Amino acid sequence: MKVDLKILDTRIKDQLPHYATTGSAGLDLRACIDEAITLAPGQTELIPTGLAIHLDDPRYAALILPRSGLGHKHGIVLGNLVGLIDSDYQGQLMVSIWNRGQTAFKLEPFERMAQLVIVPVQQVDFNIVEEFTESHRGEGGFGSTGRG
Ligand SMILES: O=c1ccn([C@H]2C[C@H](O)[C@@H](COP(=O)(O)OP(=O)(O)OP(=O)(O)O)O2)c(=O)[nH]1
Ligand SMILES: [Mg+2]
Repeated sequence: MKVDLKILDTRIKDQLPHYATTGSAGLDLRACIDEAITLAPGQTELIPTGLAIHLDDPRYAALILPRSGLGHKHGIVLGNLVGLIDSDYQGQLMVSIWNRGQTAFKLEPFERMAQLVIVPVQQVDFNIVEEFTESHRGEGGFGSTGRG
């Protein structure tokens, strides 16, 4: 599948997102910033990527997810937990970087900070009903099947 990509900042043109291995699901997004940004514990900053995509098809969306190494080792995750990119969004991809850790983190210019995953989406119409066709689970949830 081809996705239209706009390079908004030419400094990123030689470091475009790509699949690092043949089986990769994520495309790493880099911090398109002029100088390093030090995030204090608890601090959140909206970081530009220098890129825009236009999926142009409501059957797809893109998710921005944390990188596991940064998240686990350095507490660098996303201020919105997950970023959802609509198929009609044409603006710059922005990453809300949150230092949820207890030590300062220095984000370097053009460092890989998060990852983009393209996912299928099913838009639906609602069928308004009074009763659902009974299911095995019914209304049970939140641990109704037990813990272990
Ligand atoms: O991490 C993110 C999340 C969103 N977006 C962009 C793409 C998305 O299509 C748009 C709107 O996102 P969302 O619908 O999640 O935010 P909202 O607060 O509901 O804003 P809006 O009123 O513009 O829909 O913002 C990003 O660039 N990065
Ligand atoms: Mg919205």
